[in-house]
Formats: sequence, structure tokens, C-alpha cells
Amino acid sequence: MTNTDTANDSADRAAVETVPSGDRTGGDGESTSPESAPPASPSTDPIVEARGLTKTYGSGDDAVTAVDDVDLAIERGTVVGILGPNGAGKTTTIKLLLGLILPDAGEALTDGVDVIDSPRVGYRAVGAMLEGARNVYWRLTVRENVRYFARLGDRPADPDRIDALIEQVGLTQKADTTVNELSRGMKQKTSLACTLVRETPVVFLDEPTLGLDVESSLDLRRELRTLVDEEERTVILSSHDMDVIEAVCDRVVIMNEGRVVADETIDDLLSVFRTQSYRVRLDGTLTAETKSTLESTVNATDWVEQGETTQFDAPAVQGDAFHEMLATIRTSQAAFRSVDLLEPDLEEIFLDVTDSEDDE
Ligand SMILES: Nc1ncnc2c1ncn2[C@@H]1O[C@H](COP(=O)(O)OP(=O)(O)OP(=O)(O)O)[C@@H](O)[C@H]1O
Repeated sequence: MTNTDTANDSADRAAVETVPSGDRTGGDGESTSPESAPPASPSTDPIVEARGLTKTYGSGDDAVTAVDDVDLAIERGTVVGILGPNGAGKTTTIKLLLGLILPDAGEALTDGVDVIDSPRVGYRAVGAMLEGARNVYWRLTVRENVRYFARLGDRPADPDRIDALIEQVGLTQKADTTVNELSRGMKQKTSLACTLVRETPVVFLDEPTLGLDVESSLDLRRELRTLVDEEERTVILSSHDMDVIEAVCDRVVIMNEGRVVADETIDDLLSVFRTQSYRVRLDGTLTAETKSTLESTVNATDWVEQGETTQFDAPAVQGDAFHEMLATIRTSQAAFRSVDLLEPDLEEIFLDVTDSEDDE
């Protein structure tokens, strides 16, 4: 089989570059006999699964456990975002799930099939964009690339679909330009179109919006949602772009130091972290004594005093504390202008989760 287990993953990258989206026929002694199709599984079974995946690079003092006993079960027809600081193990996890590198322990399954034991079965179901634009052929035009990758699928995409995809990634004007004449962002878009054109049930995208302009990034979000909502495909993407994750993902997996530290739907994650925090705006000023009471009762913080207006935040206000806060303010000369519930965004949650893990 073509997998290599090496501290330097250039061989994995070469595999991605030369047979980018999943045809490893004849590589490194891998059997070329057709493997049986994946067993039909009930649609409730996860389409992608990690069971105790562990991967350490190097050995001795230099050993780095990039992925540490990771379990994941990804449902069909969902968009799952993998988030984490640099070096958290996102790319290594994706490479393990693709069978591009060997785990030290655990299993990676696509549609119930072990991708290490049966890489061709796994790859038939999976398209992947890794390492930005390294997987496209730079001497071919955009259209030639997309057409080539379409042919790797079981059912080549029709020319209209190819043109539509090229248009969707905003490259219609450059369709007949060779890739080596394109900007970095345009190469990235070509790579993306090549990944999507095979119409595989599962699509892995590592940092898909890197290098894209704002408009293309918005187009990509729409395209990803369409893939999932209308075509019932499954998308697993890693990104540092919280806006993309929040806008398109159903679920988010947060990794830190090789481990999964949160795995929730976006809605659950937001509600778990939706502490009762308020931003209070007042017309008037507060005495030092009132401020001090608010600081001790509701941890009032982030004071902003401008002219005759006062603003502060009251984090984690629970039980009767909210009414006590209002009562305290009513004893002052200040009048309420507004009291707003603060909604955390994904970025704050991400920092909160990874910071508390680091503290531990
Ligand atoms: N081929 C390799 N050889 C040795 N160490 C590696 C290799 N690839 C990754 N690592 C190490 O494994 C850890 C996880 O890396 P990985 O690329 O999976 O993280 P990541 O979450 O994708 O990071 P980033 O957000 O920076 O892309 C890091 O400490 C990294 O230095």
C-alpha cells in the first residue's frame, strides 16, 4: 500500500499531489485488483469515523504526539469544522482519516470501511483538498484540470457542471489559462473546483478559504451549504476562519494538543457558553461606592465612562443577582438606557476552551 509512516510527510504530500483525489492504483505495490464496494450501511451510521486514533511523529525527546486518542463520528449530510490553534493536530487528523499516514493506534473508517486496510474503497467516497493548490497540474489550464479530476470519479461530470463549478469559484475568465499563470488565490480556487467536481459523498477541505478574497470566501460558504443541503454530501473542513466555521458548519470539533476538547453542534456550543452576561448602559454616572458594590456582586467590569453616560459589563449573572444589580443601580442618580444580553461568538468560545485546556 502507498501509505508511508515517516516523520517527514513529504511522501504523503507527493501522494496528494500526484494522485490528488483518490486514485492510488498501482502505487508502491498496492494491489490493483478491485476491492469490493463498501457494505451498504444504514444512513444513520457515521460516514467518517475515528476510533482511538493516535499518531506520534519522531521518537525519544523529539517525539510529538500530534493526535492523541481521538474519537469522532461524523454523520452523513453534515458540515463539520475542525478548529484548533497551530499545531493542534487538525491536519494530521485529516491525513489519518484519509489514510495518507498510518496511525500508531486506532482506526479510521469511511462508510464503515477501514481506510488503511482498503484505501481504494475509502478514496472512492472521498475528495480532499490539502496543502492549498499543490494537487493541481500547473501546466494544464483550469478547465483541463477540472475535467481531468472529473474523469477520476466513477461518473465524469458533464461539461455544464464543469463550467458551472468554474463559474462558482469565480474563474470563468481564466478557464483557459494555465494554472502556473494564476495568482495564489486563483490556484486555490482551481484546486477547490477539482476537489468538488468528483461529486464524492465526503469532501475534506484543509483551510479552504486561505488566500481567497472576501467575495470568493462568501461564494465558497454558499457552495458548501448547497453541497450538503441539496446533495446530501458530507464536508469536513479545518479552518482558522471562525466566520466560515460559524456560517457553514453544523458541528464543530475543537482540538488542542492532539486531543478533542469540544465536540458539539454550533448551537449547543453557543448555548453552553451563553452565560448570563449583560452589557448595561446608563445615562448618568455612578458613585465609587455603587461601582464597588456592582463589582463585588456581579463582577462588573469593562467600565466605559464618557461625559454623562456609563457602561459596564456584568459577566455570569445568576439567580437573584440580576435583580440585585438593577436594584443597586436604582439607588443611584443614573437612569437605564439599555440592558443587553451578551452573546458569545465562536471565537470567544474557542479561546475560552483552548485557554482553559492550556491552564489545566
Ligand atoms: N511530518 C511531520 N513530522 C514531524 N512533526 C510533525 C509533522 N507533521 C506535523 N507535525 C507536528 O505535529 C503537530 C500537529 O501538527 P498538525 O499539522 O497536525 O497541526 P494543525 O492543527 O494542522 O496546525 P496548523 O493549524 O498550524 O496547520 C505539530 O506539533 C507539528 O509540528
